[in-house]
Amino acid sequence: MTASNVDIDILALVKICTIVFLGWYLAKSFYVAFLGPLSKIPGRKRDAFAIWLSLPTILAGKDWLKNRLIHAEFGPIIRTGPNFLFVGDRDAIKKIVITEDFPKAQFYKLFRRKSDEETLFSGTDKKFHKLRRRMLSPAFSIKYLASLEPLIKNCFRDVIIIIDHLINDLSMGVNGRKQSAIINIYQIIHNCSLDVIGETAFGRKFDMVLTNKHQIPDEVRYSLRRMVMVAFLPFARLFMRERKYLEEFVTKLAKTRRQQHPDVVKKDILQILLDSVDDENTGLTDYEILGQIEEFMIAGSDTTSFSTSIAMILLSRHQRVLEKLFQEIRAAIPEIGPDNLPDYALLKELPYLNAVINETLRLWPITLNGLTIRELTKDIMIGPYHVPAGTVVFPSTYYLHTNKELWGPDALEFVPERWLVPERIPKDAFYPFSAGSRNCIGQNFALLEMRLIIASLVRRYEFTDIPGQPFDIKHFITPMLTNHQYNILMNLRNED
Ligand code: HEM
Repeated sequence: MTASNVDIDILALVKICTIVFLGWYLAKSFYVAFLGPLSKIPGRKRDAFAIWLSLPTILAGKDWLKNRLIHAEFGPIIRTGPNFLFVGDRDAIKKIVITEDFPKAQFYKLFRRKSDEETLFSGTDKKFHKLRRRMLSPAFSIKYLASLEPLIKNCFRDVIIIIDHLINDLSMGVNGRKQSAIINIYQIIHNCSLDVIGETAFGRKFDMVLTNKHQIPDEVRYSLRRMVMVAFLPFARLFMRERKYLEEFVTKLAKTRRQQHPDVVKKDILQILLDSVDDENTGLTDYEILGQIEEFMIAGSDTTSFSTSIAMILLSRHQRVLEKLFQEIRAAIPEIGPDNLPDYALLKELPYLNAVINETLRLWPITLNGLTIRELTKDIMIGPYHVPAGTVVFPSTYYLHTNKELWGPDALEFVPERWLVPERIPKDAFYPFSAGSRNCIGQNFALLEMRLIIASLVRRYEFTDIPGQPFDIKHFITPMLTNHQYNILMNLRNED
């Protein structure tokens, strides 16, 4: 046999293998989409055929909008991939998330520094999760939050200082009043949330509000991008090298803290992590602490800042609600200033403030594209459909939160008043912080921060919306405004 004959045979073999593989792949995809156990569930057939056909919308951060349209066309239970369902049915969500409490999907492994290094958020093993949750819960207890309050206020003080400065910098307007300043409310609140996590979990404020730059948030963002890239494309580790900055930073920080006298240590989340031990009296390693605080920064900053800035945007667009909220806050807080910020104990009792926050979280939950993605470990019925074990289910918060049959004809409108009438709130239809064993551990922390920021801003400033600017949302892990910007006209309130 000559060399060229061998070449031709290898080429022919490659061609045959490719055709066989493609044939097998197409036949399998066809079977899964049109004949498999999920084939009766409505949705777009192309999504059921192959998930990669949705990649352009996923990579553009617009999958949430696509799923919203599919829900509108096909109802509460839809198929969004060969093995994926979005479920907006109230009873089904309760069953999946609370009653059966199915484990998180393997997809969460993407959020680990090392694929076998589970963390609270990314843990898929129930036993591990229970243990880690028990270890970390004290850091988020209501009692401990009281010691975090001054740290959070310390960060928010910078927001007031900088907004006052921007307003005061403007020349005096007519009637001796300052002119309104144009404030990018989205960015300033986002930076404040990063400072809060810096102050409470990394042991120091990042000064993002004042300087708009710090290496730690940049490094955490890089680390998250790297985790996701390497999980999808293992060869990405060749060009996205693991950086040592965060690891060295946390090791040094932990060492310093461990050497400090107990009387002088700061009472923050980092300290609870350093002190926490499991049932066998074993503490977390420095690397585990790094994984956890990095996770708190990812889970705790974009979420809180998105929710808070959306609340401020909605208020600026609904002046009637803003005025009503102002009246409630003014009655409770006679004065406010950078060194005179309201206390959490007082804010949590303000019904209209809480109604505004709930209404924001109802209309714009951070889980616009599903919450706590679960993997079924046994066959169950979802609505009228039999769904086999192994199916990945996205509970569809947005659908549930805006279902007119549950919330009434104004379900899509911003009406905080509904929260003042308990009978208007449907049961088991509001999960902004998820539910069951995997609910948000930082819920009270987030509410503390949201109440403080919203109440203080509303008490001190007037807000006016600037119509016509983009309000475009992208959703990857959490939602965000596409250009990281939303401007509001702000002025100091005239106390006359
Ligand atoms: C308004 C602000 C917030 C909202 C709406 C929110 C919402 C949520 C939701 C829906 C989940 C479940 C997500 C999933 O499993 O896929 C979650 C989990 C989690 N959140 Fe939050 N969150 C907020 C703020 C925070 C803050 C401030 C922190 C920490 C400082 C935090 C830490 C966590 C952690 C660690 C988990 C995983 C808990 C577990 O699996 O046991 N969150 N959050």
